Amino acid sequence: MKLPHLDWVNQDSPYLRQHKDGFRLLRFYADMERAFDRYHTDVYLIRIRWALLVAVFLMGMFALLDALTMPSEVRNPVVLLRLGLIVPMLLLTWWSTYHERLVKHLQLIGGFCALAAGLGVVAIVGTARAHDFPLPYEGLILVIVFFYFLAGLRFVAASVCGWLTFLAYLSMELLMGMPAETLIFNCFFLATANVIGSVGCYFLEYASRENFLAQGLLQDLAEKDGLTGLLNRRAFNEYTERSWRQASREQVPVAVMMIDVDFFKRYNDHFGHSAGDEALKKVAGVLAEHAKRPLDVVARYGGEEFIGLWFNVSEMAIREIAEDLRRGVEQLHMAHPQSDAAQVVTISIGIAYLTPRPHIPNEEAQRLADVALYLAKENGRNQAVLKRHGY
Ligand SMILES: Nc1nc2c(ncn2[C@@H]2O[C@H](COP(=O)(O)OP(=O)(O)OP(=O)(O)O)[C@@H](O)[C@H]2O)c(=O)[nH]1
Repeated sequence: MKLPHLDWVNQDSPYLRQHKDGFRLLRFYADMERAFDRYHTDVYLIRIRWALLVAVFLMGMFALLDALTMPSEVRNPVVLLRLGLIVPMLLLTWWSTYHERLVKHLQLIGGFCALAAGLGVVAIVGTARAHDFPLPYEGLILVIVFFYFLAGLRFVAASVCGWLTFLAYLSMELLMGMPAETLIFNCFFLATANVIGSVGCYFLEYASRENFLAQGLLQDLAEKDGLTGLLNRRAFNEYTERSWRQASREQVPVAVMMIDVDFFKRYNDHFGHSAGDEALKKVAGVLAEHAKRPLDVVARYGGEEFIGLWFNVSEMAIREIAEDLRRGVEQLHMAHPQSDAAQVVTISIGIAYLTPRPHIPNEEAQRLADVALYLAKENGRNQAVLKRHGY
């Protein structure tokens, strides 16, 4: 699939890397594969539930038909297979879709149950055959179509179920001594159903993977800064809004940091814009290293300014983090001969340290951090200044 505007996406995006490297064997890199697993289950869960209920209903209808048409020596084992094996297997899969721990393994559980159902139908055909009852084998074609297109199984699971059911049918008919011409015809039709199913299922899964990557890229485009891969300002504001409310509810302190690269215009003028871009990426890398707890976040505020939020952090800890950041950037040892602050690229940091209150908007923290940053610049740059809110 050709996607437009890929140059705007952060080039380190895992979605972009996967898109460029491709996935011909329907396999992503490990992390991406796990994310796709969750996405696929989310997208198909409701459909799978309905498909299973429809399958249970149809199986019930077939059982009714069997009860009305079959002699008792065939009817009893056949109805038992339908209602005692196939329907419970379908219901077991349906039940597992409501349990988070089991949903993670839906392909495995669904595949296992589908295979048991497929073998159950082979056993039904075999039972009818053993009693010379003319039950059409074509029911197996319906089962195979169900595996590939309704059960929510992905290519591998559906193909394993489809082809094992085919082999089971072939073995059963060989055991029952079916004439070769009839067997060849039946197997040919069953194999054709499997080939059509496998190819269709492959393309469906391929398209689903493409959609997943396209959505990921779109999200990266909307939320991430194309140069540094950090969140962009809009995403940061949205995120802060939520963290702010949570901190206000729990009455825990947050620290908002404004971070500015010192004399960056001079750096650009001296080394050129692309060297400036590289320097910004490296600074961003240091910042990202220090916001790794789940509720901490750093973002590119715009230009050579960054912003970060640290949730439920002590004043001592945030002072240490700020010092680590300052030292971390200094220790990148990116020469900056035009800087009045040092011989290397450095940052100034303004920290707002406060416990949010419901009536105070989160912009207040950014304003306070800005004031602190101004002071850090005034005091000679390459340093951090912390301001507490006095309400
Ligand atoms: N290379 C590069 N430069 C950028 C980017 N965004 C903004 N800039 C540059 O960053 C510079 C910011 O300059 P100023 O706002 O004057 O700040 P400064 O030179 O860092 O001065 P102080 O902040 O006072 O230390 C400008 O030259 C912008 O062109 C970018 O994405 N890449």
